[in-house]
Amino acid sequence: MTQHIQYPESGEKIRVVDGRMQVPDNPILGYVEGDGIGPDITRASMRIWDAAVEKAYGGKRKVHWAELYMGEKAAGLYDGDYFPAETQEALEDLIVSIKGPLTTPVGGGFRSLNVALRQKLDLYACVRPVRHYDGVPSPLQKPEEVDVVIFRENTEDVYAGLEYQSGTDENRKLAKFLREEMGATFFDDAGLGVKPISPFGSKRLVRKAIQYAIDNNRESVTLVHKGNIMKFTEGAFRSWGYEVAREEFGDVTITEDELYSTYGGKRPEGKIVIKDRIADIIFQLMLLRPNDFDVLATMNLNGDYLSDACAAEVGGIGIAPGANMSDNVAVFEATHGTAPKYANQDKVNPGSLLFSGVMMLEYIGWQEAADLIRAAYQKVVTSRIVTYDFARQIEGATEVKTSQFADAIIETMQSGRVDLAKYQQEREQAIEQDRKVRELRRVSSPLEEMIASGRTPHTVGDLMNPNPVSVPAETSVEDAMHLMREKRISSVITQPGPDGDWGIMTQRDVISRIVSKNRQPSSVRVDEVASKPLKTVPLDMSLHDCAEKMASENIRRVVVVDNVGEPLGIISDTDIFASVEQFGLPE
Ligand SMILES: NC(=O)C1=CN([C@@H]2O[C@H](COP(=O)(O)OP(=O)(O)OC[C@H]3O[C@@H](n4cnc5c(N)ncnc54)[C@H](OP(=O)(O)O)[C@@H]3O)[C@@H](O)[C@H]2O)C=CC1
Ligand SMILES: O=C(O)CCC(=O)C(=O)O
Ligand SMILES: [Mg+2]
Repeated sequence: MTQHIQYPESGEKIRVVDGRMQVPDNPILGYVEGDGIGPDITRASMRIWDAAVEKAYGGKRKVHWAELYMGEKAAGLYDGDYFPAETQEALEDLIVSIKGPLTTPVGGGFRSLNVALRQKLDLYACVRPVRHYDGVPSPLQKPEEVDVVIFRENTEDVYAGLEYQSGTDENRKLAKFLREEMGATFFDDAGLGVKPISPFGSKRLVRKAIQYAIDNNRESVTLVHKGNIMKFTEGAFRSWGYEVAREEFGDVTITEDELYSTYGGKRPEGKIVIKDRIADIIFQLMLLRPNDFDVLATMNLNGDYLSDACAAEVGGIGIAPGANMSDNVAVFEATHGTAPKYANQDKVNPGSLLFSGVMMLEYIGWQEAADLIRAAYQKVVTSRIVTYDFARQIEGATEVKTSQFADAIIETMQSGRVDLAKYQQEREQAIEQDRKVRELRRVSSPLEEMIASGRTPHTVGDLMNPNPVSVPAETSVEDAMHLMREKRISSVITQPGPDGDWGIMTQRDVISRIVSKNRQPSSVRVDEVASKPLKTVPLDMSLHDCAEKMASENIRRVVVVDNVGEPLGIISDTDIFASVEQFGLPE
């Protein structure tokens, strides 16, 4: 018996059987319209979702909406209760729901309903994809390079509510314990907060992020942390993250160190690279080199900051969607808040909630409806029909109200003006192209890649110049010289001749064995001039050991080989010199 919630009679509930979601063609989905701008964006978005489903499935499928209550509307209906028990029960019962933003008072008053929702339903992963749509204004030169999915831990960290207000008995008790039992020092009357980060909470979040990367063919998962400062919370998150990757996904993941030390910067097909970045630098990197990142996994506070900052790169929080997920229940929601100054003005961008709904349609397997909205959105925005937030950044834009923006998308879908296949194909091509650019950069300039990514080189694999140029043994010295000049390289590797050995011919060999001896370059084969056998090192040799070898054997370059002796790259004294100049002595 419910007080105010009524499920539509014509709909059926989604069920989870043996851990798998079963979605009927007439599912009941819950919605909470939210406070402030919530009702405006919910109304507009619902019209779009319904129209897309109708268009995609011709009436065979339909969402049956059940209104659920939280926030101010709930308080009005349930005698001051902002988060009624029956809402929580319905969210769990319906399995999939969507909500608008909810107000949280600052510095006092009740604690966040959004946080309470996540904790009570144990929606431990906040998933926030950030990608760019053509025509959306951005402060970046290449916003199309932003395509990340943030996995934010949603139940722990300083959001756990373990805070003790200055001047209270609880605060004094904790302060006394910390000072007397733990030897801690801090100023008198400091407000105190506790930051719990557990192996359980960290590992399940990272597990979900890696699984997402696998399911969606993503290249990397980056653990974002401030583990240099908060060693036993954020630093531990990082360690636990690598542990999950190694122990549970060892066959499909490699670390970033292995990417260089074993694979020379070329990601093996099907492997996901697990890397980590310190939280402050990730904000810079997401601005300067966003296409280095795919999936970001981080803790609650970092994830909160990072998701708004990344959203700004692709048009702002008016467009950034999200979902709160457990292993069964999902509550989709906009990234932004209630923007109270715009409440009930039919003014703001519905994009954030709209795309949260697109994620929801994908989640229940209604991909065609989701794609239809994306493609129609793209068309409307490129024709510069936008809400106020984009209009103020786009010259010549037509500024429309929230409801008019929804009309434009619906009209575009219904008129059949979207070419879904073309849209999907162009997107796939763009992703593929992006990958190629990334790999090329990684392998063509390893030192610059290290500097830009904030990593420090340790091994020969980190610094070597991969893809060494090699020529057949019978090539004439003259042809090899042309090639060296054209490619601006000072040596070529010579492929095995009759003796079966690889060799190397350098500029210096040409001078000392050809020019100074008055021999014609056109009549001498490279393998007659090449130095053999090759001086080689393995990929994982430390830079220090490599420098020692070069010094003791008086050589300027060595060839990096794989475990069967095939050349993989070349590392020279110039590379090591540049690395020491930049990063200091290798360990
Ligand atoms: N999950 C949730 O329910 C969340 C709730 N909140 C709560 O919301 C309340 C207000 O928080 P506040 O910090 O002001 O953040 P908001 O996200 O509500 O708004 C900040 C600014 O972002 C822009 N903005 C937000 N939404 C839109 C939109 N749909 N379209 C276009 N622009 C948008 C507006 O910018 P401009 O002024 O430049 O036009 C707005 O003034 C607080 O109580 C907070 O706790 C906050 C975040 C998430
Ligand atoms: O709960 C709130 O009021 C703020 C939540 C928030 O900022 C977020 O979910 O990103
Ligand atoms: Mg936030």
